[in-house]
Amino acid sequence: MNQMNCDISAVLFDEYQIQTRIRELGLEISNSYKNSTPVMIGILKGGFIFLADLVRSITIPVEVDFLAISSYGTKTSSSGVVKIRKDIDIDITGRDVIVVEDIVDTGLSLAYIKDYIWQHKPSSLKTCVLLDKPDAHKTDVTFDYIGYSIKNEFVVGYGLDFAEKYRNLPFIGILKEELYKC
Ligand SMILES: O=P(O)(O)OC[C@H]1O[C@H](OP(=O)(O)OP(=O)(O)O)[C@H](O)[C@@H]1O
Ligand code: HPA
Ligand SMILES: [Mg+2]
Repeated sequence: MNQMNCDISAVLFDEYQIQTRIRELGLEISNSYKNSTPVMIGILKGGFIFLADLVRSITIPVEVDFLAISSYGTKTSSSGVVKIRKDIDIDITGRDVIVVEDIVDTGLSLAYIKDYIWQHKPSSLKTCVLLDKPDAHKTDVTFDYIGYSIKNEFVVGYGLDFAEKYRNLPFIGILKEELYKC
């Protein structure tokens, strides 16, 4: 047991489960964009590992870009104020765009991102999220491809952090409550 593993109360999805689901999503996306080269926009920081694995499971040509936003800071609840920390570089006007996010919790981040991307006038916009917490939504945001629906628990690993830590865990686990509740 390493130090980070001791902070996890349960493993939700192990490496094998994550990769299996990503292969299915990759196949679905490859079949849906046969005559297009979509721009896949990973949302930093949390989406960096998911995007890296997802693009390697896609068999059509894609372009990759990143948008960095932040709303959680060092807390386990959204501040509700989304800030753009790094903009996209590719001109996405008239392009098919797929936004790739690690998690939809309140939905406030993804709602903001979708609005922001539409302002750049892409010809289409779809969203692919690895995890969704339907019971935590505070807005009726919709998305197109989803890895797993989960309960309203704070999860870490596979890109997801608490106060910037645990992103490098290869699995997705529930963080022990005593580590962030007082
Ligand atoms: O649905 P929401 O309640 O808005 O939460 C989801 C967002 O929060 C996290 O990002 P965060 O702001 O923590 O930045 P990070 O990706 O750099 O960790 C996560 O990566 C999503 O982008
Ligand atoms: O459950 C979560 N874990 C890590 N980051 C998050 N950002 C929103 N929800 C979460
Ligand atoms: Mg975070």
